[in-house]
Amino acid sequence: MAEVRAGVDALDRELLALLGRRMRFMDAAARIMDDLGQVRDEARKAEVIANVVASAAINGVPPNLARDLYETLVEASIAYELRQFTTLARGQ
Ligand SMILES: C=C(O[C@@H]1C=C(C(=O)O)C=C[C@H]1O)C(=O)O
Repeated sequence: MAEVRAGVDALDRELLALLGRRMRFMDAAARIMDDLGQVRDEARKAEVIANVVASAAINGVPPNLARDLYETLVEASIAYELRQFTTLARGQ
């Protein structure tokens, strides 16, 4: 069991490294956007979620898990991007 858990912990570190890379794209998006109203894009959100649901099936991940995770992730990313945009707009 210890070996399995060590594998899970190592994999979680990799996932977090990838998640950090994803967040850097949110930083880039916040820099590129011209106004706050552009941050939330529901059509793009739907596309991202459809993409991961399709990938989930190929990778042995329950599609509902992928959907729920990405619903949370994209909403958190939008909130993060809004904060970053506001900070940049204030010149900080
Ligand atoms: C990064 C973007 O901004 C938001 C963040 C998204 C994401 O986390 O994938 C998707 C839609 C956007 O509302 C984008 O528009 O692509």
